[in-house]
Amino acid sequence: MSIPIPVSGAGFQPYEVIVGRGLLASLGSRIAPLARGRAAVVTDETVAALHGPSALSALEAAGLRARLLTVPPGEGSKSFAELERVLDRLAAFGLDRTDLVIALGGGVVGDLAGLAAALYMRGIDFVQVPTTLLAQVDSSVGGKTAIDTPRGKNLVGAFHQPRLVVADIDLLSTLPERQVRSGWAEVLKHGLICDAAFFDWLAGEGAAGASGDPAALERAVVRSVQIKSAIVGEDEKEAGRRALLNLGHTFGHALEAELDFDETRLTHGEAVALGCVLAFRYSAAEGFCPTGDAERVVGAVAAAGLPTSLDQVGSFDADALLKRMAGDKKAEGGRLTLVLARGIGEAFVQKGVDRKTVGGFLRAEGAA
Ligand SMILES: NC(=O)c1ccc[n+]([C@@H]2O[C@H](COP(=O)([O-])OP(=O)(O)OC[C@H]3O[C@@H](n4cnc5c(N)ncnc54)[C@H](O)[C@@H]3O)[C@@H](O)[C@H]2O)c1
Ligand SMILES: O=C(O)C(=O)C[C@@H](O)[C@H](O)[C@H](O)COP(=O)(O)O
Ligand SMILES: [Zn+2]
Repeated sequence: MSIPIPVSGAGFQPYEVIVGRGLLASLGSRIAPLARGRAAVVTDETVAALHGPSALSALEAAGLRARLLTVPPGEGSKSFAELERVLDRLAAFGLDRTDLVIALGGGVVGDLAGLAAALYMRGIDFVQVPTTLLAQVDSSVGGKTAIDTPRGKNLVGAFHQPRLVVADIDLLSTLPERQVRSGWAEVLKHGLICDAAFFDWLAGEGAAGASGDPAALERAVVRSVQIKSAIVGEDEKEAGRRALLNLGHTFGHALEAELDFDETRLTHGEAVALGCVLAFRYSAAEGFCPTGDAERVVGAVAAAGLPTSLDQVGSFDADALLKRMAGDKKAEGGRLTLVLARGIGEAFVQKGVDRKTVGGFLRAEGAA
């Protein structure tokens, strides 16, 4: 059985996120109505070895001429160098505007291939086939595409919505445990933003999903996509409400950048988990949110095997983190914007946050 979740908004063509099991085999027939001839499947070397042949056969069975374009696995591929290589190979394959880019992989592949699709011939269609939990619950939906630069995370990118997202839960069976837990952080984030009942389930019975239980994972993916698609539909370009999806990211992206985007030390999901803890602890310290709610967040994050304190991750300098945070895309005129909370499921956007207060908070949390 598959569950289609519609994504629609004022500024883009509506599309569906299809969530279910065993979907890769029917990829060709689902995609065929969108492509006339060629499909360039951008993927990473790990995913290519595991799922590339099945994806290619499914596409070829539907009459598409498909080719795998691989990049090295990992955050390092969200770079100008890999973007240039992908664009060059799209041209070498002879892709035209009636053809399709397919992103088969995690958030790294989705962000990179999506940006390549946004740029190639000034924009061609693309489809997301997310293979990590993080990509199924978050990055494949909503059209944010990007690469990093040494100065910041996702600093160069475009909004380019996919035409279709096919999230096959079965693909998660090959995912390393650390990556399942990493994706769980973005699932928890969705509950923390606006759905306290969903968070209660994630922290209770649903917690089995963080260890890979397929039924819990499917429910977590469906609810996450419903939450994300509703927010994106209201505010595609992050003029307001979409910034809520950045809960935990102002702290998290700064930590990732300070660690040179080295995911062997800190994955994006781990950074978001710790960022959510910091956002709730800051909200409690500033009197916005009950301390008990911040403690529940720490408990759920720890139970999923994700970091809850700075010292578990590395040594950080508060001023260096503040400088990174001031370069965040939500910052305005050098003043910080943070996503804070009045409680679990009640996130809000706070502009003009005082840097000194945040600096004092980071020092109290263990930064030098
Ligand atoms: N665009 C958005 O809205 C958005 C949202 C959240 C995160 N992101 C971005 O996503 C990226 C993180 O994505 P990620 O966590 O998926 O990391 P990732 O894409 O690096 O994948 C993690 C690892 O899992 C491997 N892998 C992928 N699928 C697999 C499978 N089915 N079986 C075995 N191994 C598999 C990959 O090769 C890689 O080594 C970050 O760059 C982050 O900024 C973007
Ligand atoms: O879709 C969104 O909007 C998000 O913020 C989702 C985040 O989980 C994701 O990491 C996103 O790429 C962050 O965007 P950025 O604008 O802060 O780079
Ligand atoms: Zn994220």
